Amino acid sequence: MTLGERQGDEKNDSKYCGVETEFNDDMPQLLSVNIHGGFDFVVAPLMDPAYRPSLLLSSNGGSGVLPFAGSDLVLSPSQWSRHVVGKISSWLDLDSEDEMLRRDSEITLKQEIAWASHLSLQACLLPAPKGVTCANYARCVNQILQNLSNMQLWLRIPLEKSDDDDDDDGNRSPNSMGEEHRDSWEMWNSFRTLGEHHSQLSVAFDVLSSLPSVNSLARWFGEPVRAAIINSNSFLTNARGYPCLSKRHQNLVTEIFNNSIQIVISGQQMQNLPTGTSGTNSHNSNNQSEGVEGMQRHPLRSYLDYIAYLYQKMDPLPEQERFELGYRDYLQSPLQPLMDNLEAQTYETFEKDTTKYIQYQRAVAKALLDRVPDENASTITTVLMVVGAGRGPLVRASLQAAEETGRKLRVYAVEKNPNAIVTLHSLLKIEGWEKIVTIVSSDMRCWDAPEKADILVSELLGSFGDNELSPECLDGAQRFLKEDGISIPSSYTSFFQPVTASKLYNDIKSHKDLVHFETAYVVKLHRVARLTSPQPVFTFNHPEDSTKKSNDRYKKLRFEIPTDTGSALVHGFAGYFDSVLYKDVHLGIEPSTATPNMFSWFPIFFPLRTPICVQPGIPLEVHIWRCCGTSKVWYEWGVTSPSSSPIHNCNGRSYWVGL
Ligand SMILES: C[S@@+](CC[C@H](N)C(=O)[O-])C[C@H]1O[C@@H](n2cnc3c(N)ncnc32)[C@H](O)[C@@H]1O
Repeated sequence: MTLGERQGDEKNDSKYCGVETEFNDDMPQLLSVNIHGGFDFVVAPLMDPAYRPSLLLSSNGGSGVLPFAGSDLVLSPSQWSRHVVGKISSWLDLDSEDEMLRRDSEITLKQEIAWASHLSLQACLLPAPKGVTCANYARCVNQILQNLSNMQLWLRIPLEKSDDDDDDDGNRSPNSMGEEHRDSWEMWNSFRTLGEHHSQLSVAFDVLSSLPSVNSLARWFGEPVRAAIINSNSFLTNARGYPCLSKRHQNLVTEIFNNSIQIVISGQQMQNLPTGTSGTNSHNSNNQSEGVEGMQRHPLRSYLDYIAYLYQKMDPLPEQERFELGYRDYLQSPLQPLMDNLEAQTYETFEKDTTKYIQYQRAVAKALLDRVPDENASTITTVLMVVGAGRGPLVRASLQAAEETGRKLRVYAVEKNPNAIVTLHSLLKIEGWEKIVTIVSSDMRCWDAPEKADILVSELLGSFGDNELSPECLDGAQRFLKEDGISIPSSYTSFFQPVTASKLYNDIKSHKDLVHFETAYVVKLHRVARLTSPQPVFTFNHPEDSTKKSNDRYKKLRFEIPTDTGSALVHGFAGYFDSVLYKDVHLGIEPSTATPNMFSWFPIFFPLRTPICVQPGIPLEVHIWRCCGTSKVWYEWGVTSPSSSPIHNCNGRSYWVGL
């Protein structure tokens, strides 16, 4: 039935809500009750829980195999695949000391998954590992994954982390699983590491009544979480007797929706609902909760209604987010606007970003006012050069700034892309700018300017600030900037931030080569966990005191991940930039200061060949170099704490930007 529609987010899987059921050998009946009860799918055992291969063999004299599950014919293939997630028997204990139990578990696991595969189920829910070790379980799952078609395996993990080893009285407090200090993420990390991060292995976490800290929850959103199982006993009861969730649980559910994770409701009906109101839940705006005629209302319906209410309560996706949906977590090679010539489509995308040009216009206006006092406004003509003019939007922004401030301008539009020059010429005619603007078809690094500029305007910035070689280009252009001239931008700084990003890591890994792990990607980060605040890396100032100074850079960064996060896996680093255009006018994508409603830049992602696990309290030390050669510029990066990684992209062997 779906939880509702959210404008612009039609493809979001999280609008489908499931229900965990007990074993029922009448699968059609089970499905009918739950689908009519309002759920989109069931997470149901496929096999009688009493089944044990060893019992079967002994009772059977070791011969033949009895049917261990109902027939595949009881549902249509599409019913199986659309509405059933197989719940693998929860008694399985593949790391048990008891050899018979361990062998029974191995056999059953393989049989159940083979059966689920035969039914073309989309996913199976694997029971949570029972103890502290899970090596044999992980090994068996890994064996299965080697030959599995498209099915996903969801490993069940309770969302549990004790914050301290000791309680207030100094006693070590056992958790729900009877163990002392525990962070269930560690179990997941161990399991998936043993299985080499297989892309078909994901997480279904159990949301319990008490939640770990916000930071500890946040790291899960960089993990491949597919489902969140919320037990009815995690719900509270509102004043009218209906189930509801605590504020923290509500926030978590919103995050779950935003990350396309499906909710599964499990457990028994806990609330004694007020009599006479069984048809409608006070929360539900769509009144979806009407029972189907002649059928009893589903005992978990009021929980489903509440989840639907939370789904429908979310704000619609902003237009920009909707536009960018298709780019989420999609790795793109950064542009090389110096070495390559940009295409019309790329210019068009830039030109739609009005926010960027408004910021430039504000910066130019301020610079003009500083440069020319009011009393000289009608006599002094400011020489402004747009270097890297593209198809002219910065020329337009500069002319508008002149008009707005009443200053006179003479403009040079310098551009090395001959195709953009064609457009510039036609723009000049259309706009009647021929007397004010001179078009120069040249690389700014070798142009012999007829006069010097008061203001040099450029936008040669990449997602990581200097990665499209703005420093090298502007060093070349500085020759024709007056001694006291102004550069817009006047500086830019790159930023680095460690992230968990299992989807990106797996996408890079799928190429099975080194080159992809030593490349930086432009990517609209979505399913990532940002583990701590970004830190500044390299800053470039313009004009630079001495253009002889090298643009090589080296920076060592030390990140402290908040200790209440617990351990976390770092798959790489998100990169951003912030740029001071002029004085207080800035423009950037560093999250804490990002320019609102600007879409010209997605972040950049620097991957690690092997993800690094960072334990609480241990700093993460990263090194990054910007290296300049005669024909290219490149970055090298590596980690030295908590353990050392190789230096990535040595000599720019995999990824570089052409000069
Ligand atoms: C990121 S685009 C910006 C274009 C335009 N200013 C805008 O905002 O749409 C950078 C432009 O600078 C040009 N460019 C890059 N390096 C250059 C150089 N060394 N000399 C002249 N133009 C250059 C590119 O061809 C491209 O048109």
